[in-house]
Amino acid sequence: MTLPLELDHIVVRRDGRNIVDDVSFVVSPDQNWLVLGANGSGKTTLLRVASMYEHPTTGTVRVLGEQLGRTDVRQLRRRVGYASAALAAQFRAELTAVEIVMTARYAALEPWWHRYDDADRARALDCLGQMDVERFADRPLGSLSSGEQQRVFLARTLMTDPGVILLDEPSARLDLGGRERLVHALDDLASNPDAPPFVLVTHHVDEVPAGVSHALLLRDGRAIESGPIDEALTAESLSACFDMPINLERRGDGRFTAWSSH
Ligand SMILES: Nc1ncnc2c1ncn2[C@@H]1O[C@H](COP(=O)(O)OP(=O)(O)OP(=O)(O)O)[C@@H](O)[C@H]1O
Repeated sequence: MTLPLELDHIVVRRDGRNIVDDVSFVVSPDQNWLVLGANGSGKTTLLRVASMYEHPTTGTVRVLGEQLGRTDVRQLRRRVGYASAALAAQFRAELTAVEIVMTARYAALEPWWHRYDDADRARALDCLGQMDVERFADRPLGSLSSGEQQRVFLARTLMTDPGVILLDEPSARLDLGGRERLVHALDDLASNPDAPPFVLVTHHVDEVPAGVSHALLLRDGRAIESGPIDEALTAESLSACFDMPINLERRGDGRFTAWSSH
C-alpha cells in the first residue's frame, strides 16, 4: 500500500531553535488528520515540510511513496493539493479565479508558464463549482472578498485529483456561513471513499469536521499527542496544548466545542 504521507522524526531548526522538534506522523489513505496547536507551535512549518516547500533539517519525508531528496519535487508537488495564506499571497491580483485553479495542474504561480486546454478549464470550473464559487470564474482575484478568495484556493487544491490534500488554516478568513460550508465540504471529502485524505491545520476545534479520524497536537514544536482523534483530542491534551484548563465536548453530530472556565 502506498502511503499518502510519511513524516519520520522531522526536525526543523531555525535560529538555533528546533521549531519542529522530532515529529513523526503517517497518513494512511483512509485517514483524515487534524494538526492542532497554539500560535507558533510549528503547524505551518510542519505542513510546509509535508508539501515539500521546506526541507527538514533532519528526518525523512515521503509523499505518495516517494522520498523527498530522491525525486523530482516539481512533479510530485502536482499530486499534492496545498492551500495556505502564504501560497495565496504569491498570486497576482489580476489573475482570474479559473486561471488560479488551473495553475495547480503544474503547481505553478502563473498561467503563462504552461499551456492549458479546454479540458483544463472545464476541470477548473468544476472545482470552483465544488466550492460554490463558479460564478466568480472570470473575476480577477483582487476583486473577490477574502472569503471568496479562500474558496478559490480550496478549489485549486482539487484540480489535479491529488493523492493528499494539505490545508493550512483554510477557514481563517471565512465568515460563519463560509466556515460551515467548508466544514461540510471537508466532511463530504472524508465520507467519500474515492476522495484523497486531508490534513487540516487549525487552532479552533469548533471547525473540525466530524469525519476527521486522527489528530496530532503540537506544543513548542513537539508532538504531545498523536493518534485516533477520540484518544488524542481530550480536555487534558488541549489544556496541555494551550497551557490553560480547557473543557472539551464532542456533540452528537461529531463536532467539538472547547471553552475555558475561570
Ligand atoms: N524562518 C524562520 N526563522 C526563525 N524562526 C521561524 C522561522 N519560521 C518560523 N519560525 C518560528 O517558528 C515557530 C513556529 O512557526 P509556525 O509558523 O510553524 O507556527 P504555527 O503553529 O503555524 O503558528 P500560527 O498558529 O501562529 O500560524 C514560530 O515561533 C515562528 O516565529
